[in-house]
Amino acid sequence: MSSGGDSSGGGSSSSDNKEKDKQKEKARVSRTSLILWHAHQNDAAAVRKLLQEDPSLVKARDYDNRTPLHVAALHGWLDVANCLIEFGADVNAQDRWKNTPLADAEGASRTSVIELLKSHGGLSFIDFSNSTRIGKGSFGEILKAYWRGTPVAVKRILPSLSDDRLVIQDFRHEVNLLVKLRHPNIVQFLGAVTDRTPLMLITEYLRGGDLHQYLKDKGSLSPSTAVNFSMDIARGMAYLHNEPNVIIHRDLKPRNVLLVNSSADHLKVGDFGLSKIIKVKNAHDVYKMTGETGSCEYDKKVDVYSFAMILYEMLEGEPPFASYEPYDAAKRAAEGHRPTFRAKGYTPEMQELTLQCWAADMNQRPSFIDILKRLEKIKESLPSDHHWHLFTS
Ligand SMILES: Nc1ncnc2c1ncn2[C@@H]1O[C@H](COP(=O)(O)OP(=O)(O)OP(=O)(O)O)[C@@H](O)[C@H]1O
Repeated sequence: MSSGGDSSGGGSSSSDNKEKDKQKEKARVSRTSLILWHAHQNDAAAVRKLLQEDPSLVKARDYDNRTPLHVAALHGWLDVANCLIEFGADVNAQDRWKNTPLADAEGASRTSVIELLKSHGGLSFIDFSNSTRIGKGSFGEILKAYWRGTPVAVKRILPSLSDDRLVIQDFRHEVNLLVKLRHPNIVQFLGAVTDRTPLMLITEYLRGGDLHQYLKDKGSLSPSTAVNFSMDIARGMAYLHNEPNVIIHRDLKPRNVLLVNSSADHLKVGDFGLSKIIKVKNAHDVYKMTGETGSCEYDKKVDVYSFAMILYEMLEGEPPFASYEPYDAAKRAAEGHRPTFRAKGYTPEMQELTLQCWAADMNQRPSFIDILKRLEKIKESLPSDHHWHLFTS
């Protein structure tokens, strides 16, 4: 509301307005330090009064990016912490050193505040103090952090993808499903921060890097390694596609297949279950240019197509349509073109399997259970890696 109560009598000019803005800003800055001060002094009544006047103060930050809740947590001021939470304080806000209020409370052994923060979804167990950024995807960034000494991967979802209340609701629902999944060939989901943005997903951390990087370093794989890798991927996918809670990946690609360790004898599928809750970007991607989706059965076949593209890349040592720009490559795939087999190691049985998995007619694409059976047969017929080298040299 503007002019009503102004008694200056001289009318409003732009310099008056500027002056008013300045005053307002000054008042806001002083209220910011005031709430931090009252939190520090354990004056819950004063904190409440300030928040009633201006609820946005709950987000106040000092020069170290600490919130009033950090201050209350560190000192163990239960009433102040309660009041701040009541006004919507972010229980997982991070200060300049990436500490959360709960991390502060734990560091200072403030038992009752620890309980309070935990009951509101507070996380301290993620120790961000030694965190490093390990990657950036279209959903956000990936950090390596620690959970009780064990390294974990934390995916921070871009706020622009999760600013909608419905998205967050779906996200929570989906996370509850993902946490229950357990299989040796899927990246283990550990938990999530779903009550504040940025939303975060926490999974086990895999030391071996991703398949994209691995193929970049190694080039084409021997048929027996490619078959072993394919079997790991197919096992993980068969588990995800299993009834009754079918999870369609929709973004299966070498970057989302992770190596457990550097000896490359165990792969896990990661990043599943997200496409349902977050818009999948990068539609210009040969791994997912499969056309229409619809029923669950059809959606499963979308993942089978992506699997074929990965199988091809493992044996050929380069992605399908590598000589095209990504957009044109994806366009060619969408138009029905398929890459040609060139590699010596691409046995006729593997070619046949690939052709079926990327068949334009989705009904011809096998399920992952069938793919596994086929791979087992192919594996039996292949010479071991050692012999293969003897053959080819
Ligand atoms: N659990 C994990 N353990 C170790 N490294 C990981 C883990 N998850 C992801 N990474 C690394 O971080 C990189 C980025 O991952 P992220 O899933 O954010 O992006 P992406 O898969 O490249 O892209 P998109 O988000 O479009 O799928 C991965 O390629 C991988 O190297």
